[in-house]
Amino acid sequence: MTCDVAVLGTGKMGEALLGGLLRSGWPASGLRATSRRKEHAAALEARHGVPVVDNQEAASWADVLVLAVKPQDMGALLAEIAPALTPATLLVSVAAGLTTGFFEERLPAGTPVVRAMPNTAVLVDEGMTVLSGGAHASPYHVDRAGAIFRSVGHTLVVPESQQDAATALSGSGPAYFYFLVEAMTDAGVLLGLPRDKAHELVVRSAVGGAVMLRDTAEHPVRLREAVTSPAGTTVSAMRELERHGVRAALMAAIEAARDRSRELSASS
Ligand SMILES: NC(=O)C1=CN([C@@H]2O[C@H](COP(=O)(O)OP(=O)(O)OC[C@H]3O[C@@H](n4cnc5c(N)ncnc54)[C@H](O)[C@@H]3O)[C@@H](O)[C@H]2O)C=CC1
Ligand SMILES: O=C(O)[C@@H]1CCC=N1
Repeated sequence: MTCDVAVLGTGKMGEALLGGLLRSGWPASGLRATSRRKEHAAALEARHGVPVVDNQEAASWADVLVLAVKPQDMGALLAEIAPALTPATLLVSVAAGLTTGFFEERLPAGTPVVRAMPNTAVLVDEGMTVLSGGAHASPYHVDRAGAIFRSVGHTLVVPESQQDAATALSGSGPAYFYFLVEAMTDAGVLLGLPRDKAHELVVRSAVGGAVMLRDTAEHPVRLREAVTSPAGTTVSAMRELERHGVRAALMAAIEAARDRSRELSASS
């Protein structure tokens, strides 16, 4: 299902989505991008072959607008594009925290809005995007938005009340794994391994573990038990992880991310 799509705001997430759409075979002629910075616009056009236009032109041209500016910049962007929208335009926001109500209050009555929360794994077509439709978005609109994100990974439709939690878990999720990789690599260095070798061992354990989780459909507890030999090494490590409250720390961290997502709507 292709249609004319414009990506407004081409920082890390906007450009990742643009690149992903092109990789999946979305025609460049069916895409537009916008950028606030002139030199970035020229580089973007050269990198992707997608016309970079201004926000108002993009808004009046596209069937679907993907809004990928920071939550704090969204109000100004909406004020700029609202007069250029046609009643059929679908708006898809990837901004953390901003509710569909935030958009509906600032846009012409009846504008369909879909709230989406992807993660940076869209760069390698393994993205996870959580979608919720606003008051004027039909299942067709949600599916149309979903087609964009399915071209770069997987999608899940959830009630909007679950979006802040999903943002904390999968929008920010890759960062937690990178943090873990960083910490484990430091542990390897502490134990005397050269950093490059430690890094390789940790990355391969992470990828191997992730593929096992995805492909065996086994519960993570069972997978962990299979690594944990009686009186062996793993159980000694597990005791330390529990003693240092790592499980509780992760819960508290993800709860803090959820709370920040809730705050963003109020403060933008
Ligand atoms: N980075 C990530 O992993 C994820 C980010 N998001 C969301 O994506 C949005 C963008 O985040 P990032 O890409 O990380 O930030 P970023 O700062 O890299 O990109 C934002 C871009 O928007 C541009 N911009 C701001 N106002 C504009 C305007 N009026 N017209 C055109 N361009 C404008 C900025 O120049 C910048 O290039 C945020 O709302 C964030 O919550 C969502 C999921 C994951
Ligand atoms: O940190 C952020 O606010 C964005 C949204 C989810 C991931 N990155």
